[in-house]
Amino acid sequence: MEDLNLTLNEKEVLLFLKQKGTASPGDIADGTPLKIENATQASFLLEEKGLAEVKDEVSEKYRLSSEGMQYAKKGLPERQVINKIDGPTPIKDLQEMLSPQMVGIATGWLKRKGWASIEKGNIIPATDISETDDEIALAKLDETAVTLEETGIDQKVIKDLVKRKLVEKEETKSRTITITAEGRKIAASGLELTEDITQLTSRLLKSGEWKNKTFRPYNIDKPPKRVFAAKVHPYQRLIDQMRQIFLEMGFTEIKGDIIQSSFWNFDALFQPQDHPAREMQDTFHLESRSQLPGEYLETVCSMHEKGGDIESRGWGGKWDSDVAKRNVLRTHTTSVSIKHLADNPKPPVKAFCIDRAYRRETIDPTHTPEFEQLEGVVMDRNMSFANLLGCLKEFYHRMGFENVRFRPGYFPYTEPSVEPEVYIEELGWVELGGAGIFRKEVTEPLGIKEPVLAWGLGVSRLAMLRLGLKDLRELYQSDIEWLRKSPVCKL
Ligand SMILES: N[C@@H](Cc1ccccc1)C(=O)O
Repeated sequence: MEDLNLTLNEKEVLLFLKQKGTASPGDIADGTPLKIENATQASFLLEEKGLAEVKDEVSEKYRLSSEGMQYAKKGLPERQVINKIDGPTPIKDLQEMLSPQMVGIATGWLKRKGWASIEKGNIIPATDISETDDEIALAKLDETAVTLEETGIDQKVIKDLVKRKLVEKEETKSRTITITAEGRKIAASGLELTEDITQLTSRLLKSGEWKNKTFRPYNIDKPPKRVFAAKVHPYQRLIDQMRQIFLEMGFTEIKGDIIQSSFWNFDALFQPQDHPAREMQDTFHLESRSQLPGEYLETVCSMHEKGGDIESRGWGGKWDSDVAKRNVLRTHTTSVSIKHLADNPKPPVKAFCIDRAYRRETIDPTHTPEFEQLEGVVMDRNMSFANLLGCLKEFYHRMGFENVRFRPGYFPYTEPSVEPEVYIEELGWVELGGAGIFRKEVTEPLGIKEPVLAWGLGVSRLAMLRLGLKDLRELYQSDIEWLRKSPVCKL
C-alpha cells in the first residue's frame, strides 16, 4: 500500500465513506466518534490526497410568506375580484365589498393578465379567465421550504411570486463528501483504525509499547514553510550607512532634545521673531516654556535688534524673550548643532546629528510631519566655502552618487547658502537639503570666533531614491511584504 500517512480521523472518515459512498459532515459525525469540525477537516485532507471529493452546494428553497398563505386560501386579489363579478361593475362597489386596498392590488393584475379591462371607473371582465401558473404554484406551496425540482414550479413563475412578496426564498448551503475510486482502493486494503506515531515519547519507550506501533515515516518531499530571516529595516540600514560615512570622515555624533525652546530652534539661528516659519501652521508649538540660557540673552537680543557690535543692522524692532521661551518640536536638527557649538565654542568641532525633525505638513506621498535630517557642522580656523562643498561632495560620493552640484540657496543663518543636488537617472537633478557658512550674526553672540560650515540634509528623500519608493509613507508604515522583499544588499 502506498504510504499516505493517514491520520486516525482520516481513516475514520474513509472507512465511513466506504460504506456510504457520499455523506455530509453531519452524517460522518453521527456515524463516527468525530465532531463535525474534525470530520470536515479530515475530509479536506482526504481530498488533497485524492481519496475523496468535497463538494459545496447552495440550494434554493421556497416557501409561502404569510401574505402568500392568505391568498393560497382565499385566492389572489385579482381572483377574488373576478369571482365577485359577472358583468361590468363599478370599482367603488367592489371597494365596499372587498377593501380599497385589495381592489387596488387587483386592478393592476387584472389588466396584466387580460382578465378585465377598466373603463370609466368600471371593471369589465373578459370571457376567458382560466387558472394561471402563479395560482397553480401558490397551491403547491406551503410554509415548509421546498426546492423547485420537488414542486415542478417554473423558475420565472417563482421569481414573480417572490417579487410580489407572496413567496420567500431560502438559501441553504450543503457540503457532501464522496469517496473516490482511489479512496475505495485504500479503504479496502485493510485500513486499520490506528494512528501512526509521530513522536516517540519516553512513555512509549519505557512501557515497550513502541514495539507494536507503526511510525510515521519522514516525508522529505513536503515543501517546508518559508522562513523570513530577521533583518534591519531598510531605512534604518541607510541611516546607519550615513552615520558610518560621517564617522569615517572623522565626525563625532551628537544628540539633542526633540523639544527645544524657540531660542535654540530659531532665535540663536538669527531667525527673526516674525519669520513665517515660526507660525502655528508650520511649527508644532507646545504650551510649555523653557528657561533661557542667561549668558547669551543680551548678545542675542542685541544682535536681533540692532546687529550687536558687528557690521550688521540686525532685524530691528523689539526682541521678546517671552517669545524665545516658547517650546516647539524641533523643526530642524540645526537646533542641536547650534547648541553644541555654543557649548563648545573652541575649535576644532566636527560633529553630525542624524535624527528626527517635526513640521506641520499635510501628509502626502512626499511629505510627513516627522522626518529625518542629517545635520553637520565643521568649525575650525581657515575653514572655507570650498571646504564645505568638498565635504558634502565627498559624503554623496561615498553614498554612491557620482554627480553632485550646488545651487545658490537662502537660509536666515548662513551666507553664502547653497542647496546640494545629486543627479539621478530618470529624475534629473534632485535637491537634497541646505548648507552654508553660519553668519556672524549667529556665531558672534555665542562667542564662536572661527568660521562654521553647516548643513542639514534630507534623509528620507535620499532613502526614497535609494529604495525606489514612490511614497515616503512606506518608510514609516512597516509594510511587511515590502520589508520582506527589500534586499539586504545589492551586488
Ligand atoms: N536647517 C535647514 C538646513 C540647513 C542646515 C544648516 C545650514 C543651512 C541649511 C533646513 O532644515 O532646511
